[in-house]
Amino acid sequence: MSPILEVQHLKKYYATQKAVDDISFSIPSGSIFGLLGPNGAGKTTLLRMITGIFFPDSGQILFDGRPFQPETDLVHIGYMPEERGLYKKMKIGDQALYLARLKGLSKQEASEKIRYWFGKLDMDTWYNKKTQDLSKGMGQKLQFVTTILHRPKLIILDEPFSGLDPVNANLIKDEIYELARAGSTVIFSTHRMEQVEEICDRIVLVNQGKKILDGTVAGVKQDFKENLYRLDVAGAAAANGAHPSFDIVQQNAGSLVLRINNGYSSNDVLSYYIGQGALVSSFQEILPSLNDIFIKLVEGTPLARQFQNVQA
Ligand SMILES: Nc1ncnc2c1ncn2[C@@H]1O[C@H](COP(=O)(O)OP(=O)(O)OP(=O)(O)O)[C@@H](O)[C@H]1O
Repeated sequence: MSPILEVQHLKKYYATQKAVDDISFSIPSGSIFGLLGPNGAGKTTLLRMITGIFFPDSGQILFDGRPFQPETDLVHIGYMPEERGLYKKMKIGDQALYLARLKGLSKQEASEKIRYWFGKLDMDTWYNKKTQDLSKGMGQKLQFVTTILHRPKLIILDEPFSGLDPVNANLIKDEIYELARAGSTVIFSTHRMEQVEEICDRIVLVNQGKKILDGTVAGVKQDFKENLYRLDVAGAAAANGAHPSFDIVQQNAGSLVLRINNGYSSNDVLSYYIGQGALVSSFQEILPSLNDIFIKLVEGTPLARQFQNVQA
């Protein structure tokens, strides 16, 4: 699929701080793309360049195959920043209408879309409320609707689930899938690895202004896998398993974690246990989580500890 966005050798320095230091990646149209990294990694700076708020010091951004031109391209981009940008005293209906008109919709189109989305996301009673009367999560939903209302080609969501309860988080998650199915591309920026793992097809991981990982979620997990499998078995032989094809890494009653040795396959393990008369009830590969992978990449540094805390 052709890329909707290509970032080529992008650099942005603040005085001596290399916030974004020669980062390149490409985002295929229709994908849900995770921009990951710990606090201070450079994600917001990258997004601000992609949304025309900052000019890069060097490098190039291509949008839909052509050099990015904020004046004409921004209408095709919806950006939901982490910090909220709503007018506190304005009525919510008026605010949604105003923001939709800024994105180029006619008054009638805007009203229809607002009615559609407010209905879809249980916001029907909100029209005459003021933003200052909304909770954090309600403000988040409103900001989401005003970001996607004009069906932008590229939707950029910075920490979209912060402050949302599980029901509303699911509602928004379903809409993200739906928007991608309908052809929009979604960039999802966060430091929450487990959310990205669930939602995104592709990821880029940045750390201290540098790209340290780039690929599909499935591909990255394959690249970092350690040939670990979980085997649930019944039968006395199971507890005493020993064979050149594997090592037992962990063992609980009826459940083993095995590492398969190079040159052997999962069939060798299964054949061994079946040959021993054990009853295998389940056999499954254990792939590393993105959190595990990140910790491995920056092992021993303060950042690794930061991510261990996130996971805990
Ligand atoms: N206006 C600024 N002036 C100087 N340094 C800045 C400025 N904005 C960001 N930085 C620095 O640039 C680096 C990248 O910051 P950035 O906000 O892009 O990170 P981030 O990945 O978005 O972090 P977070 O997840 O905490 O939002 C950090 O070291 C930060 O301190």
